[in-house]
Amino acid sequence: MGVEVSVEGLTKSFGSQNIWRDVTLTLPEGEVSALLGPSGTGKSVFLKALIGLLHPEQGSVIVDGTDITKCSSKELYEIRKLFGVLFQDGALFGSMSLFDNTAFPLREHTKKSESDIRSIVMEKLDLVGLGDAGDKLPGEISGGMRKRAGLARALVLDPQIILCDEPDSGLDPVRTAYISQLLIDINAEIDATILIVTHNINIARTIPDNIGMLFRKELVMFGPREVLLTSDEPAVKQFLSGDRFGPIGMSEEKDDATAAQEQELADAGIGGGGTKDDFSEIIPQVQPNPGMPERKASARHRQRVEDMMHELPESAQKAIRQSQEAEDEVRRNNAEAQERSGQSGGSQKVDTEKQFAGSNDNTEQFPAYRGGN
Ligand SMILES: Nc1ncnc2c1ncn2[C@@H]1O[C@H](COP(=O)(O)OP(=O)(O)OP(=O)(O)O)[C@@H](O)[C@H]1O
Repeated sequence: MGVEVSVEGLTKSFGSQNIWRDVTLTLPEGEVSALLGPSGTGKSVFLKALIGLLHPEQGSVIVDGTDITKCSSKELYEIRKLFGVLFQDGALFGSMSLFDNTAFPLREHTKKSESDIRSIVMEKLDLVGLGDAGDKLPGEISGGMRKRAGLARALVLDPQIILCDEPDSGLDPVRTAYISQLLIDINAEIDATILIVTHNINIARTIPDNIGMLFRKELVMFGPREVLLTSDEPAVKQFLSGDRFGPIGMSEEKDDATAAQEQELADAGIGGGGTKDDFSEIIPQVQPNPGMPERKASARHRQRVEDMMHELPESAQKAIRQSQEAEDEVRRNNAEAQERSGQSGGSQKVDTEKQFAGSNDNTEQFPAYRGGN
């Protein structure tokens, strides 16, 4: 069961360099949220502040009723057990095999026997397609494999909150789709609260219930994904389309002269290279694989959105209605498919596993999630 993480008025600086200020948001219990923002806006710093690795000078982070910015180190140690964190580079110990890296939190935080540890570790390594690579060292595998090993390690304590710093970096588009589906399936199975930091627009469009964006040292917005995806905010539109022209520059802020130059180019019909995709056309959110339980957070999210609907821009309201209809249809189809497979005597879940099992290199596959320890 996931827990809510409530951030209020959070401000972080390093010396005289302010990273962000007055960030307020709530990661709702069991929902999947994404945090976007140009490079260097402090998304990783934000994740580290959520687990008390960095200390903000103002504000609070309430996790399961405890303000982790003010609690004792003993309390913090206990609270951290609720978290599973996938760091940007996997953050594996270079001298330990993938097996020992994955086993580390279990050996550190539990009194489980080595045989229990072995079965949990193998289950998680299998889950991320690394069942055959347990004896490899981090230096002997690809960046994408390190990322997946980091995810296996993040999952071993069955966390109630999962933080993923760029889960897609170093992965090709297909493996990114597998890892995204895996996160949704895990969410369906254990109802963990998830925050994904990403630059990947496909992930942002299809995975989270909520999206936020950091820009110019502030949280520009945070709310149901449709609000950001249909936003008219220039920085948001520019970020989604990946256009050079707009308020986001190579360094954080553009000066007036550059902005004027761009306007001249735009007036002359020269574009900034962004995609022409219409992000207000909402793609249905990825649903758990057939055979997985329904995400408990979906109903809660829908109720929350319903309660705030009257405060949202009309374009967001329309998009929300559209995505709700599309998601209902996907769920109906999944239920029908499962019923059919039940009638024919087989389980849809087994079929899904077969689909992922593949015939060639097992280390490159992501099998379907099969539940907690
Ligand atoms: N421990 C630290 N000490 C001093 N400055 C730091 C520290 N950690 C991060 N920073 C600074 O904070 C800023 C934000 O860094 P951060 O890695 O959070 O950005 P980001 O939004 O995650 O970027 P990217 O998308 O490129 O990963 C950077 O200017 C970085 O140099």
